[in-house]
Amino acid sequence: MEHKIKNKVEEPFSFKKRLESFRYAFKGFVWLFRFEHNSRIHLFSLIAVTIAGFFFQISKEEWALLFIVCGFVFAAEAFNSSIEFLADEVSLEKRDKIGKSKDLAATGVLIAAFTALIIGLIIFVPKIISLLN
Ligand SMILES: Nc1ncnc2c1ncn2[C@@H]1O[C@H](COP(=O)(O)OP(=O)(O)OP(=O)(O)O)[C@@H](O)[C@H]1O
Repeated sequence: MEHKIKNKVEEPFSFKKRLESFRYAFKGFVWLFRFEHNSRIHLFSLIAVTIAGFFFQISKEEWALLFIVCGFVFAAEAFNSSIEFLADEVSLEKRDKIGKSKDLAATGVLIAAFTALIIGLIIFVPKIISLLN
């Protein structure tokens, strides 16, 4: 194991290896939407928000803010799933620290989703109100 870590440090830069990393990351992307049903809800929200963005012709800054928070939600969801897989590999028995670890990972997703919701409300609520008036 130590030998493997040492080799990784001394490994020369390789474009082929970097491309391979992209391939693994893309595999993770597929897992995310296949097994994490929350991600499908987030994807649906992203599509809805994008349509709303075009409809209300939001500014460049508002687009940037929206994509930052949406990216944050998907990244949190990916880390959450990763922790869940790893925790289940360690033990499927009820264990206090595994429970805490999973709860914290889920809290991370909740924080990201709540932040995205607040940003969405700040951007769209005034536009919806002025449309209705
Ligand atoms: N091995 C365990 N030991 C103790 N508590 C656990 C364990 N596995 C799950 N839990 C508890 O059950 C909760 C749900 O865990 P689970 O792995 O089923 O996630 P999930 O329902 O798939 O979550 P999500 O819907 O976010 O994907 C955890 O947050 C934790 O509180």
